[in-house]
Amino acid sequence: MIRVGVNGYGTIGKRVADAVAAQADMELVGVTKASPDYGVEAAARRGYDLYAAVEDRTDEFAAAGVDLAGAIGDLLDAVDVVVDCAPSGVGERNAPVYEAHDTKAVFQGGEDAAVADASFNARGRFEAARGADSVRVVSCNTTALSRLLAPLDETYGVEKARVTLVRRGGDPNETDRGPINDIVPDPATVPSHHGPDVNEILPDVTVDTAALKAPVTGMHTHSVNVTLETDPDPAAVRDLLADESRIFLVPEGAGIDGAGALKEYAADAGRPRGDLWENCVWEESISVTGRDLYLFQNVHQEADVVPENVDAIRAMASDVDAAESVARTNETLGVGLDSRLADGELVRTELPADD
Ligand SMILES: NC(=O)C1=CN([C@@H]2O[C@H](COP(=O)(O)OP(=O)(O)OC[C@H]3O[C@@H](n4cnc5c(N)ncnc54)[C@H](O)[C@@H]3O)[C@@H](O)[C@H]2O)C=CC1
Ligand SMILES: O=C(OP(=O)(O)O)[C@H](O)COP(=O)(O)O
Repeated sequence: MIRVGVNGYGTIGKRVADAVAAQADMELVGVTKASPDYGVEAAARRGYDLYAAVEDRTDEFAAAGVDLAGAIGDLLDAVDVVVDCAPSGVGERNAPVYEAHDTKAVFQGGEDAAVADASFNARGRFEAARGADSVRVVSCNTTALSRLLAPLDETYGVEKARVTLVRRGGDPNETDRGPINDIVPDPATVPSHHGPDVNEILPDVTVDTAALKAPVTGMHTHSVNVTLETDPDPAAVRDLLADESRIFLVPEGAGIDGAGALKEYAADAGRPRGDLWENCVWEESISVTGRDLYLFQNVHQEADVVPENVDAIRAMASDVDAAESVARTNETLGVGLDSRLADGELVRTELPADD
């Protein structure tokens, strides 16, 4: 049993906590909060022990009437692995604390690659994390690009990938983020951090990335062009991507025309928080001109890194191999949307006839 703590119960942390709690080979020992806001209630409702993320802030929790199991040091002493889900840059400041407690740590993609021994994606780089003291799960966009480019490179060889990323301005609960009335190059220089970050996972793939921010909160959208080393057949590319367990081909003809419909589809499918853990590749966008492949994919920024965090924990703290870990994570979370609609096999439920 791998004992796990989550430091930072925010957008990513609360999802990672639920995913860890669902694993038969992991025990969620507890989660931390930096302050006693509404997230405390969500943790309590799920029965998670709560710890103060900052040692000298326990009085704030007492004043708010919130019971704590301890502070971050107590949690670190009780776990094998801590998953740092603190805001970007704070993870780097937390790193020496984890080292002092001799606790393995998983960091998130808001940190620089140098924060950890290895960058992680289950599809492209599972074994690099084997037994490591620290790993960094790459950012949501980088995770999605790695999942897409790994099978393309293995099957056809990637001569060069060019990706334009239209990033969401902020998460739905981030009222202070923007832009609210513009589409802004972010950064205005090329490459954005995503290309070099993909190379932390797939060092031999040539990829240029350019990024913008748009006034939306639901998902990121990628416009992808990959020049392959051998001629691809669009149907074969479709089958290749359909076989990837963490890629969902958005069925042509389903009427799912954007992030709003995708999120509703996920919610209708019973996904917790309407989460989409998979890359969402628009099936009809898969096009080929010579050796150039084009497609669009959407990425649910709050969700796609969650299964990767679970696999990163296994890579660091067990001898389970990549295929087995991915299978266990997918099975327990329910990763892999059913696209029977695409094959015309949707089972219709008979509605009772009106009297
Ligand atoms: N939100 C997103 O779309 C994605 C975020 N990430 C990365 O995940 C990390 C976390 O991001 P979010 O969950 O969005 O942030 P968030 O702001 O939603 O949550 C961060 C949590 O950490 C807490 N915290 C503050 N100071 C802390 C400290 N010193 N120690 C521990 N916890 C502390 C905050 O109170 C908050 O609950 C960042 O590195 C980010 O770049 C990665 C993929 C997607
Ligand atoms: O990891 C993310 O995006 P990124 O891959 O563009 O860095 C998350 O969506 C967080 O990005 P943010 O730094 O805009 O909050």
